[in-house]
Amino acid sequence: MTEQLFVEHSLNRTGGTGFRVRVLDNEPAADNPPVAAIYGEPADDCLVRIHSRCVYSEILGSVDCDCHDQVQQAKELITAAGTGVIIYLDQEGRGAGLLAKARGYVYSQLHQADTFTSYRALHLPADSRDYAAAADLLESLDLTRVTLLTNNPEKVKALESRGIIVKREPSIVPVSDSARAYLEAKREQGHLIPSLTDS
Ligand SMILES: Nc1nc2c(ncn2[C@@H]2O[C@H](COP(=O)(O)OP(=O)(O)OP(=O)(O)O)[C@@H](O)[C@H]2O)c(=O)[nH]1
Ligand SMILES: [Zn+2]
Repeated sequence: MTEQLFVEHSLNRTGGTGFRVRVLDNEPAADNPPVAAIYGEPADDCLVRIHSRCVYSEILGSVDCDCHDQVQQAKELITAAGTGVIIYLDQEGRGAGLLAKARGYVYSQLHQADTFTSYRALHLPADSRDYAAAADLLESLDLTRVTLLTNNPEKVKALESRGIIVKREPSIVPVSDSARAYLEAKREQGHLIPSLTDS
């Protein structure tokens, strides 16, 4: 594997969150490169969340999905455990980008379609994310085994394909009615989420 470069600094100047960040510094430089938010001194089996950007919920407070609450929950669990890592990836709209996601929303709202149906109708790949950078960041922290907070089997597979041993911990948060529909669509796509229709 080619040597990976990183820039690392603490976030303490902005109020003592206790997290420090390690940013992948490869050429050519990405606008929003993969970043690891590191708490404590991560060791094997620590909690890890690999999270893809969702500006609608994380910045604008949308409750159409569970992204904001999942990353907040991960932060709380990691802080309580005293150590762990959140890897944050600039992968809006499951890697298709914000414009594609916005077009998907328009289609969904016009046709009462779920997000996967909309992507199909717009000839967009259902999920074009890859997690190689997440594995790079975990390897850079010498982690060979992690407890991964996720319902997404693709994240588990991606780390395992890099030789990282994964114990999966579900990432379940209370959700709004519209997010229930979103999660139900993800469940149909293979996400490991308990059925939400009869609860
Ligand atoms: N197209 C589309 N993308 C969405 C929508 N809501 C969230 N996303 C994207 O879906 C992705 C969610 O990523 P993650 O939070 O890492 O979650 P995940 O792959 O579902 O897996 P978990 O680890 O189980 O949460 C991000 O790329 C979001 O931008 C939506 O309504 N439509
Ligand atoms: Zn979201």
